[in-house]
Amino acid sequence: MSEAKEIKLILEDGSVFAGKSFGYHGSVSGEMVFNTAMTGYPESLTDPSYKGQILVSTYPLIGNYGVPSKETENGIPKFYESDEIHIAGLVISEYSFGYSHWNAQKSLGDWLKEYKVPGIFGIDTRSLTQLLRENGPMLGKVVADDVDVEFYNPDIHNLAAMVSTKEKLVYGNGKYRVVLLDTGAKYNILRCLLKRDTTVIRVPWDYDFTQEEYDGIVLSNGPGNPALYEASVNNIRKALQGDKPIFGICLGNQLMGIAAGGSTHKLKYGHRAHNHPVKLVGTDKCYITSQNHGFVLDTDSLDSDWEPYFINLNDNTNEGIRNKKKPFFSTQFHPEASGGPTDTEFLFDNFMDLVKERKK
Ligand SMILES: NC(=O)CC[C@H](N)C(=O)O
Repeated sequence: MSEAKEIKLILEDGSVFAGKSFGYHGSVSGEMVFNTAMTGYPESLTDPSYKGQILVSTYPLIGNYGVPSKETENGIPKFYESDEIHIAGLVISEYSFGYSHWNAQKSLGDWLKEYKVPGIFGIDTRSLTQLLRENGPMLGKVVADDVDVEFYNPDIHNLAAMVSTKEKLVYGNGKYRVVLLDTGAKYNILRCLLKRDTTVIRVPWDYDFTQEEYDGIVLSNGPGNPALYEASVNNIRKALQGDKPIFGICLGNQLMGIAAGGSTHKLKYGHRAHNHPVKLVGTDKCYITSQNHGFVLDTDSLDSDWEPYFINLNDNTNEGIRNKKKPFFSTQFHPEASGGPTDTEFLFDNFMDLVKERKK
């Protein structure tokens, strides 16, 4: 489109990619990450785990199905993973100005403008992704109209505090009371719980949930560096003294691991896709999973009551842990998916079975 304005992507190593603007025309900085999924941009862009990150989509054509309606169900949007766009910027190859989908309400570009998030197209996302894979974690900035901004490193900020609920919220009125520790929870975790006869008590990242009345705890996904969330870890440690079932997802896996004596490190390049194969340890069973993480748990450092639950078949990194004696388990991948394959949603049933067993 000839009327699209020029906009630049500048990386920490000095590389410059010239493109055109299709979202909010402004400058922004963040950590560069790439996702290889072919679909699911409404879900990815609203995933709070992307806070502080400029997302590169390797799938070449983006925007062709627009973005869905804001319709709600049980007090939360039906088609989004949170109430806003969390990525700092979006980098793509080809933008589809036309869009068509039964549920489309507006274009991707208009949606980005609404939330003041820049979008840049016309980028060689193949060479950009190769660069990010070879160099490891890298900061970047989108520069519009030569308005320069400082590089921003999200890993030194408490991003969970920014995206978490600020107050306790209760959803549903099912039989089983589940605490959802919200360090940046995706709404599909809530949906997956609510359809399983639960009342969900969603609490802030630093809330002492152990004083609540509950039958089980879910530790959500979330943005940033897991080593920074001491208040969450302290409360999880308290819960580990008890025996109410705990299910951690993504950041929840990392925080449960840290509470169990473990540590985390940053991957050379993160797992962001809908097709990561994981193996259930001790079996030959493999599942295709949805993932979005840059950090990973070091299982060697865990105390001896814990064991690896799943491992990633691409790079052998940890994909979950479980306690040998108590009903505690977690996954690095996303069993709630959205967008992504729903192959591992059965883990919510496994969690609920543990909850029900104890409530009898
Ligand atoms: N999706 C998540 O929960 C991500 C966890 C953490 N912020 C990471 O990047 O590893």
